[in-house]
Amino acid sequence: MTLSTPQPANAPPPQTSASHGDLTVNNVEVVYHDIIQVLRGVSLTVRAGQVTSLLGTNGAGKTTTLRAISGLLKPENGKIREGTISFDGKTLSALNGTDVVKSGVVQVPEGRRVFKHLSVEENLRAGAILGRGNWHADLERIYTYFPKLPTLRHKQAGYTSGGEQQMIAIGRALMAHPKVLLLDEPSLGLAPLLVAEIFDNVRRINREEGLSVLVVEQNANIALRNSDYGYVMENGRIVMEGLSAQLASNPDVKEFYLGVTEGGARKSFKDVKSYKRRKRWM
Ligand SMILES: Nc1ncnc2c1ncn2[C@@H]1O[C@H](COP(=O)(O)OP(=O)(O)OP(=O)(O)O)[C@@H](O)[C@H]1O
Repeated sequence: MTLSTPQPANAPPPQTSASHGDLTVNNVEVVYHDIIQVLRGVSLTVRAGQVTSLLGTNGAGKTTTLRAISGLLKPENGKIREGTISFDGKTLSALNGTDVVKSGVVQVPEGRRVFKHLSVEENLRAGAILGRGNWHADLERIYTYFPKLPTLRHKQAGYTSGGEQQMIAIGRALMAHPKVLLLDEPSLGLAPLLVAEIFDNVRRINREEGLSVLVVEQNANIALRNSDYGYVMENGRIVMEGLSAQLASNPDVKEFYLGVTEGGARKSFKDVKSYKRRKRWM
């Protein structure tokens, strides 16, 4: 596995070409209902074998970016107007959701969306839609990552807790043998301890299986602690990127996303220094 060249936290997008197993989003513009432009030239790379985080406040366009990658814009009446998305040399932007899954890119949706009337184990088996591998062995593999799940295997998923539902949803996605996992706000509505447990599990799967992960989060703290590289999005644009450790120590990110203020009220990210510096390069 090759790690990307370290970038200063506020550097312009790297111009390096994609390597084997990378997922690249190149200058993508998305509109809903033909008129509402939400993404305005988004470029990012999910490096093979790495965890990449995409941060931003409400409405920045993070979920729309995931939908563009996973071929799920159409049901929302959205489309990619410009730009391309490719994975491992294959263009994803023209594919529907099923074909994106077949190519190895699988999204865990926001809000869990488990099949509430099915048991936990039936939910997991529903993820084996591609028929790859042996589902018995796959279930055992998932149970090792999420040791709570086997104790709940016959329970109706609708009666499990929010954290357990998040684990079921991730486990279900893993049954499809993804090469890239897309996670939409796994921390949403969960207690801090559970969030930490879920991120630990994701990190472990990433390390042990070499699975690439793109995680969308408003909780910058946990996302930066558990990722290799990060992007900050605002108003449909990437406004900052860098190694996660560098972003976490960047004063603007600290102030705006990590809640570390130096004696004053929070500002808009637009007002902070790096955003202005970054804008000069665009
Ligand atoms: N189906 C849709 N039709 C029209 N506009 C939409 C649709 N989905 C999202 N939008 C708009 O696109 C913008 C970006 O939304 P998106 O959900 O991608 O942002 P986000 O960064 O994921 O925010 P959040 O964390 O609140 O989900 C918002 O202004 C939203 O109202």
